[in-house]
Amino acid sequence: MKTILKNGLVFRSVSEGWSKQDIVIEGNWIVQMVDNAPEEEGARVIDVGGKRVVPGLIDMHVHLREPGFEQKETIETGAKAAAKGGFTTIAPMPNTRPVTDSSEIVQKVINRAREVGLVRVLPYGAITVRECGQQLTDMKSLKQAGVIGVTDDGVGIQSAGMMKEAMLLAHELGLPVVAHCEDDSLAKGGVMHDGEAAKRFGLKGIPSEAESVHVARDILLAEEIGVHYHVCHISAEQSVRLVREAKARGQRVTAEVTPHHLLLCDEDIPAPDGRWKMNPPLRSRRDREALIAGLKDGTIDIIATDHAPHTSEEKALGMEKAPFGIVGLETAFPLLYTHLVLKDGILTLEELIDKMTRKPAKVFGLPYGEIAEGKAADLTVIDLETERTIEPETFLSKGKNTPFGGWNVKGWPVLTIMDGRITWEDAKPESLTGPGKWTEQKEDQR
Ligand SMILES: NC(=O)N[C@@H](CC(=O)O)C(=O)O
Ligand SMILES: [Zn+2]
Ligand SMILES: [Zn+2]
Repeated sequence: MKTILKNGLVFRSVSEGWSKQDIVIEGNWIVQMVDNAPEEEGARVIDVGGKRVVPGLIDMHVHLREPGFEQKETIETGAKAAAKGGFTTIAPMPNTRPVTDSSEIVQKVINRAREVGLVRVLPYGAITVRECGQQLTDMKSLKQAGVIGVTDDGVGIQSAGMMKEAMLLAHELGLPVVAHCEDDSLAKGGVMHDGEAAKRFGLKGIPSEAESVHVARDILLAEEIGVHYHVCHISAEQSVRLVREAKARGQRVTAEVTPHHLLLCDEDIPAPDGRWKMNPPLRSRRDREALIAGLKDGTIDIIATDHAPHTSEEKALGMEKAPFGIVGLETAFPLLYTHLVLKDGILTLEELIDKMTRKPAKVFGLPYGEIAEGKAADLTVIDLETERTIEPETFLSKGKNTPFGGWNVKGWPVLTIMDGRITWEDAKPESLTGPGKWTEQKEDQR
């Protein structure tokens, strides 16, 4: 069936901006982009009434928890959360149980995600067996099964020798090495950033060097080898500096930053509450400023949520005992739009979209992230006007663990289309234009 997305303000690129165009979708594809598409018999018409139409958002760092931790999240609940957040492509981390360290688990994740069908799921495979840091996985078979990169996210690779072996093998296979940078001998069981706030709460700190020492080590190792090296959830000023220098030398290093590290620092933590606990921790104001500068100048390539759902019981254990991690899929875009674009003017709307669509696709060599004829119909319609309060109890994710509950933000995704199919539509009709028409169209679909 043909679908015509009418009257959208369509994102072209950072330099070209927006154009008022209709998008004609047939099957999985965008087949035509025209000024005024004629309404055809049998075609479904969705009038988005001047709202923004952007490429489906891409999140290269999420945790879906299946297999093994289905009480925290499943592929289905994570996919629903992703679609609601405007995402059409996500890359889940391998720290499941069993760990995604074999082609069988990769296949299972891919098959389950296909059954669910709400978001494109591109899994990572582990670097070491069970993420134990002792023995390399069979990366060749992981690649054949469909992984887009290798990582031991959740833990750092402690041995430089092991990291070097991993890089050599990954390079040979053309896989990026995606690194959770954390030196255990420096992190030493800390629970939040090693700064004033940790002192105030009397809690053990994780110093910035726990991250940056690994970034430095890995950049040196990767320089020789030439592998694509990607830094996960970068959080410290020194790490940003190291990536900037490596890029200036022409090295193939990329980095991602999370919405929470861009918007919060350790001074914002009101109490030693588990909802504020994540790895890496919220660092100092100065680190946060360095992340913003790094994102702005392109040192940090992309934004990724590190969506890390946990149960409420686990997070209620407080800063000392709760597991690390917060959810992010359902709040990323409105939070960043409201704060980085509207309030602080740090990024333009176009730059923000670029860092959540075209750039991640480019960094990982994926054929998504742009709206054009012949591309997959991955589209997100965003309402920039309506302000709403973040209410964790309404999340589709099983994880309600966020420090952003109660924040009032704008920029909510109201319609998500992945591969030509509607994967999320806002229940509140006033947020889509022409409520009558919209409702009729929805009725037709049934
Ligand atoms: N970020 C987190 O705080 N937690 C992640 C692990 C990780 O991303 O390192 C998790 O799996 O819960
Ligand atoms: Zn990590
Ligand atoms: Zn993670």
